Amino acid sequence: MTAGRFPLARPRRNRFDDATRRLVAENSLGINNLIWPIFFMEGTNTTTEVASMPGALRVTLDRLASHVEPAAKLGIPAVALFPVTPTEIRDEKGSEATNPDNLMCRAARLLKKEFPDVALVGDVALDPYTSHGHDGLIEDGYVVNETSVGVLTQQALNQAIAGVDIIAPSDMMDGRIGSIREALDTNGLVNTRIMSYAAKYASAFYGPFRDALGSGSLLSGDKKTYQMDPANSDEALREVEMDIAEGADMVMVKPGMPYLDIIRRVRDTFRVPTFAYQVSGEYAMLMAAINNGWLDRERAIMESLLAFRRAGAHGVLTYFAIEAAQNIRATFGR
Ligand SMILES: NCc1[nH]cc(CCC(=O)O)c1CC(=O)O
Ligand SMILES: [Mg+2]
Repeated sequence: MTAGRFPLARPRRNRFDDATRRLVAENSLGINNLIWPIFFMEGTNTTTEVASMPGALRVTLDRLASHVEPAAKLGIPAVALFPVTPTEIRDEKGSEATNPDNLMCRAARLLKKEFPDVALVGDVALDPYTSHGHDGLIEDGYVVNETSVGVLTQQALNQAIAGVDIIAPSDMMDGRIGSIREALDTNGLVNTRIMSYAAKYASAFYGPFRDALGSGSLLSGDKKTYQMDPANSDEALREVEMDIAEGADMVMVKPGMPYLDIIRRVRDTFRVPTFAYQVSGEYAMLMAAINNGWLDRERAIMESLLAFRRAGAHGVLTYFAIEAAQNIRATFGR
């Protein structure tokens, strides 16, 4: 490889200056790759911060439009909606999920009117609505499949009618994508997209999100009978394959950074639009280190997001979406 005392090939030449580094970059993060998850609640004139997610806010519905406005102005293509349901409204069956006037539907109608060009991603799962905090219904101590799918399908239809553009089932029941697709189609909603949380793991990294929604302290037991075992990788491919066959338009891997290997396998195997969720616990970890002065804020955030692109993700759901978009704007759309 080398002749004389100089190596002929020098990978460092392509790293010599910024212009060359930009020319040879294999991946990039753009504003189009961002989805911003947002929390909102009942009441008026109130904003609260999620204790375990510094900088992440919950706003009352009257403040939702001004909350989302920066995302619309920055050109972020989509926001993911997460309603905070008051404990009094929760019940065993998650009945509020199918109420056409629930907080989620009111938020969707409001945002669709204010920002018609921002796609709304609606989380479909019963955990914001159940008194036990599970994503489905419980019979004899077990989260049952088919009965849960029936309610989840109604919930999805309810959201789509209210204006949710992209239905995102995060519940991990078997067969729910096919059931939701059929219900949407038979109700004339053939163009409502489905982004399936296809490979979603039973992860410790959702803790701060459950705090944000108030479902953490309610949760009885764990979600291991429906969310995936972090030990598994081939199983993720089987899950994704089924959801595509049932009509998913886009698939998601969740959590994000500890599961970059899964994102890569899914993207290589199926070549469908693949998304990653940089979840609440990842946000909390980064923010804890940033706020301690242990990590450089901008560099750590942007590197963590670029890694998803390198792993093969088309886009990332991230609580850093606004800040990342501002950073991207500031560096000439790079
Ligand atoms: N089904 C609910 C849902 N949708 C998104 C998240 C987690 C998101 C995050 O941690 O940021 C969860 C939590 C869970 O499954 O318990
Ligand atoms: Mg599945």
